Amino acid sequence: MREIRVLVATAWRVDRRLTLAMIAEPLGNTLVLMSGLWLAMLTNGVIRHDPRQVVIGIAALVLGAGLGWQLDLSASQWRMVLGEKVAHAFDTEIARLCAELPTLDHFERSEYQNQLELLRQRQGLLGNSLSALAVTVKAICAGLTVLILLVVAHPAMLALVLLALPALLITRTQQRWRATAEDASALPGRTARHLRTVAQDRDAAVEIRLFGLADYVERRIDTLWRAQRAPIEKTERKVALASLAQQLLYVTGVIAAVGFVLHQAIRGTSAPGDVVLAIYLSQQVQTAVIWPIQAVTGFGRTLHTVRRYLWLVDHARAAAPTGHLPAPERIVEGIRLENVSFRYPGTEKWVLRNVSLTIPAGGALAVVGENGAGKTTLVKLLTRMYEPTEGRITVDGTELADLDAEQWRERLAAAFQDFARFELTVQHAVGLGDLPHLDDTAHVRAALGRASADVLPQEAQLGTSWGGADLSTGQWQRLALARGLARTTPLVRFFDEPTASLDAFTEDALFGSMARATDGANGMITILVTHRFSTVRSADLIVVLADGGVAELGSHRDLLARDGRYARLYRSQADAFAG
Ligand SMILES: Nc1ncnc2c1ncn2[C@@H]1O[C@H](COP(=O)(O)OP(=O)(O)OP(=O)(O)O)[C@@H](O)[C@H]1O
Repeated sequence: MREIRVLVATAWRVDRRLTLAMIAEPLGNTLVLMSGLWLAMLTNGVIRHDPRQVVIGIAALVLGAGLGWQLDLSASQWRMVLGEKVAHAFDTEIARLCAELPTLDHFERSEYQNQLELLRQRQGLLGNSLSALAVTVKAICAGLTVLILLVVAHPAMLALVLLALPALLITRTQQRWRATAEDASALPGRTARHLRTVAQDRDAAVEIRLFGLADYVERRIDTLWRAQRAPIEKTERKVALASLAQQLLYVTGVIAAVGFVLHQAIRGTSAPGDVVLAIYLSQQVQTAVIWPIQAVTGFGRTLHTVRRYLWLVDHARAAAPTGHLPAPERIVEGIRLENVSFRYPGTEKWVLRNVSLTIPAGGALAVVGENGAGKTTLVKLLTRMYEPTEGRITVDGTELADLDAEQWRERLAAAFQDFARFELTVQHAVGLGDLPHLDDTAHVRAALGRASADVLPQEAQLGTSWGGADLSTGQWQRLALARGLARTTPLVRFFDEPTASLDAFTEDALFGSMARATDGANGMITILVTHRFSTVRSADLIVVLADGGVAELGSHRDLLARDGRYARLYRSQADAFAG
């Protein structure tokens, strides 16, 4: 079974000695359970005046129970230590898998988000799943030992095993109820979490106050929380009732079995020791018959979580880009989009439809269009956050999908409107854009200079929560831009409205120089997405996207001469500035 293999292999990888030591726990427990046998021997020895039986009984009782108890106790502590180590290993692996998923599909699709949410909620359980495996083995050994002892006490007592059948059915049903409730609570749970994050989010704080959303958000979270709890609570009530029925059944069975052996002893067909053993076992059968079933089903529940983890592993594997050709060191001809169409995963709407265009090596392309025209989507396709649904993108004739995605991204530089705020030192927040130069102060200084972002000393800590400086949105954005400019010789540089928080003149000054700053050595292409036509003007080629397609394509001069959509937009902005 793949789930068990993964658990044991992870434990083995994390700590071999502790993994081996897990055997001590069922062994110790079995020795403790055997006490009933020695108790029966001792009772028979006393009644029959047999000193040998008495001595063996006492010695076995003291040694077996003492040693077994100690083994059981120590091993259960080792198991917990191992469980923590395994939990840490799984948590690290989940974080790694999520961070390394090559595309962004999992952020878009509701079913993936629900799976990830359940996985996050159950991460602790994943860590305990090894413990659950050890407990299951221990419970099964205990069950077998008690079965053997039942036969020794009186074979008829084996009838108690029949109690396992309804218990099995009941626990299985309970497990199914719980899984259904869990699935039903995933979506409201995730939505509530999202709203909680938004409620505490610094960026949302102003709008929440301005629009008077605090009460609404609180009520909504409360409603969602109830919606998340409702199926769970309803299920837990059903589970409790079923457990009660199962207990009643069990107690009735035990009373009948012990009564039967007592009756046999009164009639003289059983030894007195057997009655002692039967009474001892009556306390153990509860555990020995029901415990393994509960342990197996409980373990089944943790396997459910392991299965979600394996889903993530498989998803990461399936999502792994297929291309393995080395990414080029330079672009000689250019990048071509041939009839590229794209729909976001799980949606029906075509965001891009039959887009064809060529971006020549060394050129600067400006992408313009109204909100939602597909400009950012185009950038996402070129950075391989998504693959085209139809059509293809080629770099010097080689299909982008055939290139090694990681290598391709290593040759890109990018700055986005939705930038990350890395609360590190300025040096590192910018150096992350060119990891090999993370600590290279001269390199980062140059990047800061290119983005006109030298607002703070490089060693300054960012973020007030770390006792560091607080920056304005525009200053954060300049740092993000500097990060985007940290790689000095990428093949493609993307600027997707990275200066939305800067004024038009600053943007113009920055990009006017940048778009022209291609030295041609590696055929570097610059792709600029912006709504500001004063900046667009400096690009070699301008593409106007509309309704998912290319509405116009050409240089600033060509497009003005054509007097179409671009010319209208350009003039309206120019008039606005002039006015
Ligand atoms: N993750 C997503 N899942 C589904 N649809 C999306 C997703 N991201 C964007 N879209 C849709 O794709 C279309 C194009 O979005 P895109 O962000 O590319 O537009 P844009 O031209 O960059 O817009 P803007 O100028 O507002 O930044 C929009 O209709 C948007 O709703």
